[in-house]
Amino acid sequence: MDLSNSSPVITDPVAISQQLLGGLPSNLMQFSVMPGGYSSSGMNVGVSRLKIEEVLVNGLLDAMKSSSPRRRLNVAFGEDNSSEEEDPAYSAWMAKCPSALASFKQIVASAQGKKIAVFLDYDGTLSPIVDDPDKAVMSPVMRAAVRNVAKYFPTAIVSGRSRNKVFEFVKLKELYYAGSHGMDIMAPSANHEHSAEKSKQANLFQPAHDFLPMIDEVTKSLLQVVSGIEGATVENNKFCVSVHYRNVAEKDWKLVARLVNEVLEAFPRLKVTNGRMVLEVRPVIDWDKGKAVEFLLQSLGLNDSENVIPIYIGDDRTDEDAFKVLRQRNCGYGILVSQVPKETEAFYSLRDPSEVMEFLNFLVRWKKHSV
Ligand SMILES: O=P(O)(O)OC[C@H]1O[C@H](O[C@H]2O[C@H](CO)[C@@H](O)[C@H](O)[C@H]2O)[C@H](O)[C@@H](O)[C@@H]1O
Repeated sequence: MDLSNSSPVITDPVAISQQLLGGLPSNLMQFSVMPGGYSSSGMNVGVSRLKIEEVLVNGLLDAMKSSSPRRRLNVAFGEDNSSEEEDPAYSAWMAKCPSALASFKQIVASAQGKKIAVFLDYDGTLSPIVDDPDKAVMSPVMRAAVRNVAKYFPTAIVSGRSRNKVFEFVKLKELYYAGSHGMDIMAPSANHEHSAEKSKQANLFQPAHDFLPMIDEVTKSLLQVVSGIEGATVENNKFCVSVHYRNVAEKDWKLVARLVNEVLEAFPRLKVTNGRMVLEVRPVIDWDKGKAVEFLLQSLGLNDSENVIPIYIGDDRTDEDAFKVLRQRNCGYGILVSQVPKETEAFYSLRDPSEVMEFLNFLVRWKKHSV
């Protein structure tokens, strides 16, 4: 990994997180953030919970769109690649959010003489969406692409999965990992390239550490309530929990939402958001993938927006927090992975993981030829 001009060791995570979280006392910041029913932005937890059915409906809409006929699937990932005429809505969207492959020249022209940092979501970005979350493996060619990228650019995986789980899939020690939607950040060991303790990694920042017992408790309750619903599964992601309804009959989707809602009545410090056919239960703290990206950039000495181009690639609503951060900083590019038009804060788009891989390979080739 190219870490010249930046330190691979995050030296003062507490100070950085304190700044990102708005100057709370450092003793509060070290491991717990905003205990209580309110986020630091003052959002009332109850309000977001009441919206759970609306949230589910939005999730359903996503699901319906993703399975619509205009979807272009990919041969490299074992799917049909029959070329279809683009529909006008998709073309209009592509004009607003152009392909990062077609725009590659512009992207690298703006990065000339600057340092690129790469942030990658996992599910739907590095691995295709599959029915069984335990089988969302990364292909060897994708792993090779990510490994190559990390040789030239500081590279981080930012996932909703637990850090351990996503590491099991990615299996690359030279990367930074932000699991549980950025609530569990870890860097490679300071001396990972030379040390005998090559595999040792250092814990960096866990802003929701105090929520661990609560997450275990809510996982048990969720497992219990959905046990009667065929196809519903619960995945403990350490600092957050996923309730999957991808394999649940459509008639039962609202029941899943209602049961999750009922369980959360007893947990006012937890909130729910929706992803791709999944309800995600997590602590009410002012921390998300966007904050994790800011934290990593600052920690790695890559906070100079004049000279650093962060590129964040992701497919999910939770990735929008990171896209937004890059847009607000007016630095770098969010790239949304989607086969359908979506409202997004991203600047560019890629259709699927195979295009993500192509983009990563382009970056490596460009870097090799430009040094
Ligand atoms: O931030 P991410 O890395 O994208 O993680 C978000 C969720 O991804 C996983 O669920 C999604 O992918 C599964 C496998 O393809 C799919 O079965 C599921 O329907 C998707 O929602 C993961 O299992 C969740 O825990 C993450 O929250």
